[in-house]
Amino acid sequence: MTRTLNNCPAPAKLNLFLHVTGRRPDGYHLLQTVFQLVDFNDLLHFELRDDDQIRRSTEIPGVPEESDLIVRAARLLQGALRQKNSALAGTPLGANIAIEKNLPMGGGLGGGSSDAATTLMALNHLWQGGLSRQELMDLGLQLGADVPFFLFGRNAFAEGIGESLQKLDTPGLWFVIIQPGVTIPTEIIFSSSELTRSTKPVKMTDFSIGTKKLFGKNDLEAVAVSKFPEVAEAIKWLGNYGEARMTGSGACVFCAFTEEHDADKVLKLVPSQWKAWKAKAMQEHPLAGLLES
Ligand SMILES: C[C@](O)(CO)[C@H](O)COP(=O)(O)OP(=O)(O)OC[C@H]1O[C@@H](n2ccc(N)nc2=O)[C@H](O)[C@@H]1O
Ligand SMILES: Nc1ncnc2c1ncn2[C@@H]1O[C@H](COP(=O)(O)OP(=O)(O)OP(=O)(O)O)[C@@H](O)[C@H]1O
Repeated sequence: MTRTLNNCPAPAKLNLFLHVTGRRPDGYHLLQTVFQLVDFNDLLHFELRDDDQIRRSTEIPGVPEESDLIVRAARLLQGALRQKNSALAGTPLGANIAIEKNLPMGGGLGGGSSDAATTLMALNHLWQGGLSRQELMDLGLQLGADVPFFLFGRNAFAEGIGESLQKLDTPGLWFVIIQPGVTIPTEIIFSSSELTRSTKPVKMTDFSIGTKKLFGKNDLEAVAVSKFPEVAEAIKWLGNYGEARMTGSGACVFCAFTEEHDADKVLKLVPSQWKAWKAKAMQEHPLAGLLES
Protein backbone atom coordinates (compact mmCIF):
# COMPACT_ATOMS: atom_id res chain seq x y z
CA MET A 1 0.00 0.00 0.00
CA THR A 2 1.33 3.47 -0.94
CA ARG A 3 2.07 5.48 2.22
CA THR A 4 3.29 8.75 0.74
CA LEU A 5 2.42 11.01 -2.14
CA ASN A 6 5.01 13.76 -2.52
CA ASN A 7 5.33 16.73 -4.85
CA CYS A 8 1.61 17.02 -5.63
CA PRO A 9 1.05 20.27 -7.54
CA ALA A 10 -1.83 22.63 -6.74
CA PRO A 11 -1.86 24.85 -9.84
CA ALA A 12 -3.17 28.40 -10.16
CA LYS A 13 -6.12 29.41 -12.33
CA LEU A 14 -6.72 32.55 -14.32
CA ASN A 15 -10.20 33.85 -15.12
CA LEU A 16 -9.84 34.80 -18.81
CA PHE A 17 -13.07 36.75 -18.43
CA LEU A 18 -15.57 36.99 -15.60
CA HIS A 19 -19.14 38.24 -15.92
CA VAL A 20 -21.47 38.70 -12.97
CA THR A 21 -24.95 37.92 -14.30
CA GLY A 22 -27.02 37.93 -11.12
CA ARG A 23 -27.23 37.22 -7.43
CA ARG A 24 -28.75 34.26 -5.58
CA PRO A 25 -31.09 34.74 -2.59
CA ASP A 26 -28.23 33.55 -0.31
CA GLY A 27 -26.05 36.45 -1.50
CA TYR A 28 -23.71 34.38 -3.70
CA HIS A 29 -23.26 35.74 -7.20
CA LEU A 30 -24.09 34.04 -10.48
CA LEU A 31 -21.08 34.14 -12.77
CA GLN A 32 -19.95 33.21 -16.23
CA THR A 33 -16.22 32.73 -16.53
CA VAL A 34 -13.50 30.86 -18.38
CA PHE A 35 -11.10 29.11 -16.03
CA GLN A 36 -7.57 28.54 -17.36
CA LEU A 37 -5.08 26.26 -15.56
CA VAL A 38 -1.46 27.48 -15.56
CA ASP A 39 1.83 25.85 -14.57
CA PHE A 40 2.46 28.04 -11.51
CA ASN A 41 1.70 26.07 -8.37
CA ASP A 42 1.94 25.24 -4.70
CA LEU A 43 3.44 21.83 -3.89
CA LEU A 44 1.90 19.49 -1.32
CA HIS A 45 3.34 16.37 0.32
CA PHE A 46 1.17 13.71 1.98
CA GLU A 47 2.13 10.90 4.37
CA LEU A 48 -0.27 8.38 5.92
CA ARG A 49 -0.53 8.18 9.71
CA ASP A 50 -1.45 5.14 11.78
CA ASP A 51 -4.13 7.11 13.64
CA ASP A 52 -7.02 9.35 12.59
CA GLN A 53 -5.25 12.67 13.02
CA ILE A 54 -4.77 15.29 10.31
CA ARG A 55 -1.57 17.21 11.00
CA ARG A 56 -0.21 20.18 9.08
CA SER A 57 3.57 20.07 9.25
CA THR A 58 4.15 23.51 7.69
CA GLU A 59 2.74 26.83 8.85
CA ILE A 60 0.97 29.14 6.42
CA PRO A 61 1.51 32.64 7.87
CA GLY A 62 -1.82 34.23 8.80
CA VAL A 63 -3.80 31.01 8.30
CA PRO A 64 -4.50 29.10 11.54
CA GLU A 65 -4.69 25.31 11.21
CA GLU A 66 -8.47 25.22 11.84
CA SER A 67 -9.22 27.54 8.89
CA ASP A 68 -6.58 26.15 6.52
CA LEU A 69 -8.45 24.87 3.47
CA ILE A 70 -6.01 21.93 3.29
CA VAL A 71 -6.89 20.75 6.81
CA ARG A 72 -10.60 21.47 6.26
CA ALA A 73 -10.56 19.46 3.00
CA ALA A 74 -8.84 16.51 4.69
CA ARG A 75 -11.36 16.50 7.58
CA LEU A 76 -14.31 16.83 5.20
CA LEU A 77 -13.12 13.85 3.17
CA GLN A 78 -12.40 11.82 6.30
CA GLY A 79 -15.97 12.41 7.57
CA ALA A 80 -17.52 11.60 4.19
CA LEU A 81 -15.55 8.35 3.90
CA ARG A 82 -16.42 7.28 7.44
CA GLN A 83 -20.09 7.73 6.51
CA LYS A 84 -20.05 6.28 3.01
CA ASN A 85 -17.43 3.60 2.81
CA SER A 86 -18.01 0.86 5.38
CA ALA A 87 -15.05 -1.08 3.98
CA LEU A 88 -12.82 1.53 5.66
CA ALA A 89 -14.17 0.86 9.19
CA GLY A 90 -11.19 0.15 11.42
CA THR A 91 -8.71 1.59 8.89
CA PRO A 92 -6.92 4.70 10.20
CA LEU A 93 -7.63 7.74 8.04
CA GLY A 94 -4.93 10.17 9.13
CA ALA A 95 -2.25 12.16 7.34
CA ASN A 96 0.69 14.49 7.76
CA ILE A 97 0.55 17.24 5.16
CA ALA A 98 3.35 19.62 4.20
CA ILE A 99 3.06 22.51 1.76
CA GLU A 100 5.47 24.66 -0.21
CA LYS A 101 3.39 27.81 -0.71
CA ASN A 102 4.27 29.71 -3.87
CA LEU A 103 0.91 31.18 -4.90
CA PRO A 104 0.17 34.59 -3.37
CA MET A 105 -2.85 34.63 -1.04
CA GLY A 106 -5.82 36.82 -1.90
CA GLY A 107 -4.38 36.96 -5.38
CA GLY A 108 -7.33 35.75 -7.46
CA LEU A 109 -5.25 32.75 -8.51
CA GLY A 110 -7.38 30.34 -6.47
CA GLY A 111 -4.44 29.12 -4.38
CA GLY A 112 -6.38 28.05 -1.30
CA SER A 113 -9.06 26.37 -3.41
CA SER A 114 -6.45 24.54 -5.46
CA ASP A 115 -4.68 23.35 -2.29
CA ALA A 116 -8.04 21.97 -1.09
CA ALA A 117 -8.69 20.19 -4.41
CA THR A 118 -5.21 18.64 -4.44
CA THR A 119 -5.76 17.45 -0.87
CA LEU A 120 -9.08 15.81 -1.79
CA MET A 121 -7.53 14.05 -4.80
CA ALA A 122 -4.37 12.89 -3.00
CA LEU A 123 -6.06 11.65 0.17
CA ASN A 124 -8.91 9.94 -1.70
CA HIS A 125 -6.10 8.04 -3.45
CA LEU A 126 -3.94 7.32 -0.38
CA TRP A 127 -6.89 6.35 1.83
CA GLN A 128 -8.33 4.27 -1.04
CA GLY A 129 -11.58 6.15 -0.54
CA GLY A 130 -12.96 5.34 -3.97
CA LEU A 131 -14.94 8.58 -4.35
CA SER A 132 -15.63 9.61 -7.94
CA ARG A 133 -14.63 12.94 -9.44
CA GLN A 134 -18.25 14.14 -9.15
CA GLU A 135 -18.46 13.09 -5.50
CA LEU A 136 -15.24 14.99 -4.74
CA MET A 137 -16.56 18.04 -6.66
CA ASP A 138 -19.73 18.01 -4.53
CA LEU A 139 -17.61 17.87 -1.36
CA GLY A 140 -15.27 20.57 -2.70
CA LEU A 141 -18.12 23.03 -3.28
CA GLN A 142 -18.69 23.04 0.51
CA LEU A 143 -15.18 24.53 0.84
CA GLY A 144 -15.36 27.23 -1.83
CA ALA A 145 -16.83 28.17 -5.20
CA ASP A 146 -13.53 27.62 -7.03
CA VAL A 147 -12.76 24.14 -5.64
CA PRO A 148 -14.95 22.06 -8.04
CA PHE A 149 -13.10 23.52 -11.04
CA PHE A 150 -9.72 22.22 -9.86
CA LEU A 151 -11.25 18.75 -9.37
CA PHE A 152 -12.89 18.90 -12.81
CA GLY A 153 -9.31 18.91 -14.05
CA ARG A 154 -9.77 20.66 -17.43
CA ASN A 155 -10.05 24.24 -18.62
CA ALA A 156 -13.69 25.16 -18.47
CA PHE A 157 -16.53 27.53 -19.13
CA ALA A 158 -18.20 27.93 -15.75
CA GLU A 159 -21.63 29.10 -14.69
CA GLY A 160 -23.70 29.08 -11.51
CA ILE A 161 -21.42 30.22 -8.70
CA GLY A 162 -18.59 28.54 -10.59
CA GLU A 163 -19.64 24.92 -10.06
CA SER A 164 -21.48 24.26 -13.33
CA LEU A 165 -18.61 23.37 -15.67
CA GLN A 166 -18.21 22.58 -19.34
CA LYS A 167 -14.89 21.50 -20.80
CA LEU A 168 -13.29 24.11 -23.07
CA ASP A 169 -10.17 23.89 -25.23
CA THR A 170 -8.10 27.06 -24.87
CA PRO A 171 -5.01 28.28 -26.77
CA GLY A 172 -1.51 27.28 -25.56
CA LEU A 173 -0.54 30.77 -24.45
CA TRP A 174 2.10 32.19 -22.11
CA PHE A 175 1.11 34.57 -19.34
CA VAL A 176 2.89 37.25 -17.35
CA ILE A 177 1.23 37.55 -13.93
CA ILE A 178 1.87 40.51 -11.63
CA GLN A 179 1.04 40.69 -7.91
CA PRO A 180 0.52 44.45 -7.34
CA GLY A 181 1.46 44.28 -3.64
CA VAL A 182 -2.02 44.15 -2.11
CA THR A 183 -4.14 41.26 -0.86
CA ILE A 184 -7.83 41.48 -1.71
CA PRO A 185 -10.40 39.50 0.31
CA THR A 186 -12.97 38.14 -2.19
CA GLU A 187 -16.02 39.20 -0.13
CA ILE A 188 -14.98 42.91 -0.17
CA ILE A 189 -15.35 42.93 -3.94
CA PHE A 190 -18.58 40.91 -4.12
CA SER A 191 -20.29 42.94 -1.40
CA SER A 192 -19.52 46.33 -2.97
CA SER A 193 -22.45 48.55 -3.98
CA GLU A 194 -20.38 49.57 -7.02
CA LEU A 195 -20.44 46.04 -8.49
CA THR A 196 -22.28 45.55 -11.80
CA ARG A 197 -24.43 42.45 -11.33
CA SER A 198 -26.43 42.38 -14.55
CA THR A 199 -24.11 41.53 -17.43
CA LYS A 200 -26.12 39.84 -20.18
CA PRO A 201 -25.44 36.08 -20.20
CA VAL A 202 -23.40 34.70 -23.12
CA LYS A 203 -23.66 31.23 -24.64
CA MET A 204 -20.66 28.96 -24.66
CA THR A 205 -21.04 28.72 -28.44
CA ASP A 206 -20.46 32.50 -28.65
CA PHE A 207 -16.73 31.99 -28.33
CA SER A 208 -14.16 29.46 -29.39
CA ILE A 209 -10.40 28.96 -29.44
CA GLY A 210 -8.47 32.09 -30.29
CA THR A 211 -11.40 34.47 -30.43
CA LYS A 212 -11.21 37.79 -28.66
CA LYS A 213 -14.27 36.90 -26.60
CA LEU A 214 -12.24 34.34 -24.65
CA PHE A 215 -10.55 37.38 -23.12
CA GLY A 216 -13.59 39.49 -22.26
CA LYS A 217 -13.94 41.85 -19.32
CA ASN A 218 -13.81 41.02 -15.65
CA ASP A 219 -16.77 42.68 -13.89
CA LEU A 220 -14.92 42.52 -10.56
CA GLU A 221 -12.04 44.59 -11.95
CA ALA A 222 -13.76 48.02 -11.84
CA VAL A 223 -14.54 47.56 -8.12
CA ALA A 224 -11.01 46.38 -7.31
CA VAL A 225 -9.46 49.23 -9.29
CA SER A 226 -11.54 51.85 -7.47
CA LYS A 227 -10.71 50.43 -4.03
CA PHE A 228 -7.08 49.50 -4.68
CA PRO A 229 -5.06 51.99 -6.78
CA GLU A 230 -2.20 49.46 -6.81
CA VAL A 231 -4.29 47.20 -9.07
CA ALA A 232 -5.04 50.09 -11.43
CA GLU A 233 -1.34 50.89 -11.62
CA ALA A 234 -0.34 47.32 -12.49
CA ILE A 235 -3.07 47.05 -15.17
CA LYS A 236 -1.90 50.36 -16.67
CA TRP A 237 1.74 49.25 -16.76
CA LEU A 238 1.05 45.77 -18.18
CA GLY A 239 -1.42 47.30 -20.65
CA ASN A 240 1.57 48.80 -22.49
CA TYR A 241 2.41 45.29 -23.71
CA GLY A 242 -1.00 43.78 -24.51
CA GLU A 243 -4.48 43.45 -23.05
CA ALA A 244 -4.03 43.39 -19.29
CA ARG A 245 -6.76 42.32 -16.92
CA MET A 246 -7.35 41.16 -13.38
CA THR A 247 -7.99 37.50 -12.45
CA GLY A 248 -10.89 36.54 -10.14
CA SER A 249 -11.45 39.08 -7.38
CA GLY A 250 -7.81 40.24 -7.66
CA ALA A 251 -5.30 41.37 -6.81
CA CYS A 252 -3.17 39.71 -9.54
CA VAL A 253 -3.26 41.00 -13.10
CA PHE A 254 -2.14 39.18 -16.23
CA CYS A 255 -1.44 39.54 -19.91
CA ALA A 256 -1.30 36.76 -22.54
CA PHE A 257 1.44 36.21 -25.15
CA THR A 258 1.58 33.78 -28.05
CA GLU A 259 5.37 33.48 -27.89
CA GLU A 260 7.37 32.59 -24.79
CA HIS A 261 10.15 35.05 -25.65
CA ASP A 262 7.66 37.95 -25.65
CA ALA A 263 6.54 36.94 -22.14
CA ASP A 264 10.21 36.73 -21.09
CA LYS A 265 10.92 40.22 -22.43
CA VAL A 266 8.01 41.77 -20.51
CA LEU A 267 8.84 39.82 -17.33
CA LYS A 268 12.33 41.33 -17.33
CA LEU A 269 10.86 44.84 -17.54
CA VAL A 270 8.47 44.48 -14.58
CA PRO A 271 9.26 47.21 -12.00
CA SER A 272 11.02 45.79 -8.96
CA GLN A 273 8.29 46.83 -6.47
CA TRP A 274 6.05 44.05 -7.86
CA LYS A 275 6.41 40.29 -7.77
CA ALA A 276 5.84 38.76 -11.19
CA TRP A 277 5.89 35.32 -12.81
CA LYS A 278 5.72 33.73 -16.22
CA ALA A 279 3.29 30.81 -16.56
CA LYS A 280 2.24 28.52 -19.38
CA ALA A 281 -1.33 27.48 -20.13
CA MET A 282 -1.99 23.84 -19.19
CA GLN A 283 -4.75 21.77 -20.72
CA GLU A 284 -5.10 19.35 -17.83
CA HIS A 285 -4.64 19.29 -14.04
CA PRO A 286 -1.35 17.45 -13.32
CA LEU A 287 -3.16 15.10 -10.89
CA ALA A 288 -6.10 14.39 -13.21
CA GLY A 289 -4.86 10.81 -13.58
CA LEU A 290 -5.56 10.08 -9.89
CA LEU A 291 -9.29 10.14 -10.66
CA GLU A 292 -11.36 8.19 -13.12
CA SER A 293 -13.08 10.37 -15.71
C1 LIG B 1 -13.90 35.23 -7.78
C2 LIG B 1 -13.62 33.77 -8.04
O1 LIG B 1 -12.29 33.45 -7.71
C3 LIG B 1 -13.80 33.49 -9.53
O2 LIG B 1 -13.19 32.31 -9.92
C4 LIG B 1 -14.54 32.90 -7.23
O3 LIG B 1 -15.88 33.16 -7.55
C5 LIG B 1 -14.30 33.01 -5.74
O4 LIG B 1 -14.25 31.72 -5.27
P1 LIG B 1 -13.78 31.35 -3.79
O5 LIG B 1 -12.59 32.15 -3.40
O6 LIG B 1 -13.70 29.85 -3.76
O7 LIG B 1 -14.98 31.93 -3.01
P2 LIG B 1 -15.68 31.42 -1.68
O8 LIG B 1 -14.66 31.11 -0.65
O9 LIG B 1 -16.72 30.39 -2.04
O10 LIG B 1 -16.46 32.76 -1.28
C6 LIG B 1 -15.86 33.87 -0.68
C7 LIG B 1 -16.90 34.98 -0.64
O11 LIG B 1 -17.07 35.55 -1.94
C8 LIG B 1 -18.44 35.79 -2.24
N1 LIG B 1 -18.80 35.04 -3.46
C9 LIG B 1 -18.01 34.05 -3.93
C10 LIG B 1 -18.32 33.38 -5.10
C11 LIG B 1 -19.51 33.77 -5.79
N2 LIG B 1 -19.85 33.17 -6.92
N3 LIG B 1 -20.28 34.75 -5.29
C12 LIG B 1 -19.96 35.41 -4.14
O12 LIG B 1 -20.67 36.30 -3.72
C13 LIG B 1 -19.22 35.41 -1.03
O13 LIG B 1 -19.38 36.57 -0.26
C14 LIG B 1 -18.29 34.50 -0.26
O14 LIG B 1 -18.49 34.58 1.11
N1 LIG C 1 -4.21 26.65 2.17
C1 LIG C 1 -4.52 27.94 2.02
N2 LIG C 1 -3.83 28.70 1.16
C2 LIG C 1 -4.17 29.99 0.97
N3 LIG C 1 -5.14 30.62 1.61
C3 LIG C 1 -5.86 29.93 2.49
C4 LIG C 1 -5.57 28.56 2.72
N4 LIG C 1 -6.45 28.13 3.62
C5 LIG C 1 -7.23 29.16 3.93
N5 LIG C 1 -6.90 30.27 3.26
C6 LIG C 1 -7.58 31.58 3.36
O1 LIG C 1 -8.23 31.84 2.12
C7 LIG C 1 -8.00 33.20 1.70
C8 LIG C 1 -8.03 33.24 0.17
O2 LIG C 1 -6.88 32.62 -0.28
P1 LIG C 1 -6.62 32.26 -1.81
O3 LIG C 1 -5.17 32.16 -2.00
O4 LIG C 1 -7.44 31.10 -2.23
O5 LIG C 1 -7.19 33.58 -2.49
P2 LIG C 1 -7.51 33.90 -3.93
O6 LIG C 1 -6.37 33.50 -4.80
O7 LIG C 1 -7.96 35.33 -3.98
O8 LIG C 1 -8.70 32.96 -4.26
P3 LIG C 1 -9.90 33.16 -5.26
O9 LIG C 1 -9.39 33.34 -6.61
O10 LIG C 1 -10.54 31.81 -5.07
O11 LIG C 1 -10.68 34.31 -4.73
C9 LIG C 1 -6.66 33.57 2.30
O12 LIG C 1 -6.56 34.95 2.53
C10 LIG C 1 -6.62 32.76 3.59
O13 LIG C 1 -7.14 33.50 4.66
